[in-house]
Amino acid sequence: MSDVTPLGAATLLRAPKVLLHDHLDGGLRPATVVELAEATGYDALPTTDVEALGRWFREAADSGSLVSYLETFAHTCGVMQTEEALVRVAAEAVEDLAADGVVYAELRYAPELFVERGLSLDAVVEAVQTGIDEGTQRVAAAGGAIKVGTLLCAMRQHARALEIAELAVRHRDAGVAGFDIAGPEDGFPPTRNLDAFEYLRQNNAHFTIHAGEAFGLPSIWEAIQYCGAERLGHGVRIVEDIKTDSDGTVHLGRLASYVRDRRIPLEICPTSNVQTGTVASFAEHPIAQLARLHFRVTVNTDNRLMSGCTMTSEFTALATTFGFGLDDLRWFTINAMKSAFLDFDARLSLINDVIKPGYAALA
Ligand SMILES: O=c1[nH]cnc2c1ncn2[C@@H]1O[C@H](CO)[C@@H](O)[C@H]1O
Ligand SMILES: [Zn+2]
Repeated sequence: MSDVTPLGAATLLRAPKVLLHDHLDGGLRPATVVELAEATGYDALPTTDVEALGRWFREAADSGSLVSYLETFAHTCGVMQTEEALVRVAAEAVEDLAADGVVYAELRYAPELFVERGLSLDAVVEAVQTGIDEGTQRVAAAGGAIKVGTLLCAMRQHARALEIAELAVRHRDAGVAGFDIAGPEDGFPPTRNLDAFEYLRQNNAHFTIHAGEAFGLPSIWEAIQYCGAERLGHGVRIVEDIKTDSDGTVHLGRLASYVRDRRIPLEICPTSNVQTGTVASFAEHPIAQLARLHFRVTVNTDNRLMSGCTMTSEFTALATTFGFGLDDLRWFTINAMKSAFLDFDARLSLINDVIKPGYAALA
């Protein structure tokens, strides 16, 4: 990799960043969780001490399995059951991302998880959008700039994907950029939701699929070849289709070749992968191998609360661990911008008017 100068977190904070994979219900400020629990009468938090709660989320998520990792979301979703809570969480997410140097983000969430107290699915989407608009305005008022779209997730274990896909299409001119399926991967193959993906394709709508995290190649293959996913949420287990000889010669299997040849974006979330046991350690993460082989790699946070991470901390850890330099981080960023569910003109303008000049100013 080029430009191996160690990069400081201060430089990386200023570097323009693009975030395609960040869960709204995985990014709350611990203080907000405590305050919303109090305001909404949610009494099941493990602690109401803000610092201890932040630590609890990180440690509980550090579980080595996706299923245990996902259990922590009961508490964030538990405090997000009112319009006011959704507006606040979304507005703060936008502010936190802007403060992290993110210039474009897609925030994802599952509307079906916020209807316990009677909100309709449409009301959930409208409340989140109100929060995103408010957050974006607050950032602009403070002299910053960020553009944020949303992805609506259907939960793999529930059978509501078509309904959520219709919801995404209904709101696509009002901030919803696309669709995703999330939740436990093993035992819930994406083909269970084929009707939703067919509906989306027929409506020219965009979608990504969580695949290749807790399950391997068959999940990735179904996501791409049966469902038509444009991007892969994680997708990191595509490395199981790559073999290296003792002399260093690399062989890509047919699926890995297809993913690379078609430039299918991988929404890589390094720290999250360590917590769920998808990879053994940060240093053993295959992101460097995938980048070297020129897969379309993007860097993402997944869940800032559960992982205690930001885009800046992920970039810093990647630079420190693998020697990635500014040129590499710019490459990840442009990869992500090219892969965004945003129209071509807008993508191009962010690349040429924001990202490239931003990196040039740091060099
Ligand atoms: O890494 C992940 N893999 C699969 N599902 C996830 C991951 N992170 C979060 N969620 C799930 O997505 C829902 C909607 O945001 C969250 O409630 C959580 O259950
Ligand atoms: Zn995710």
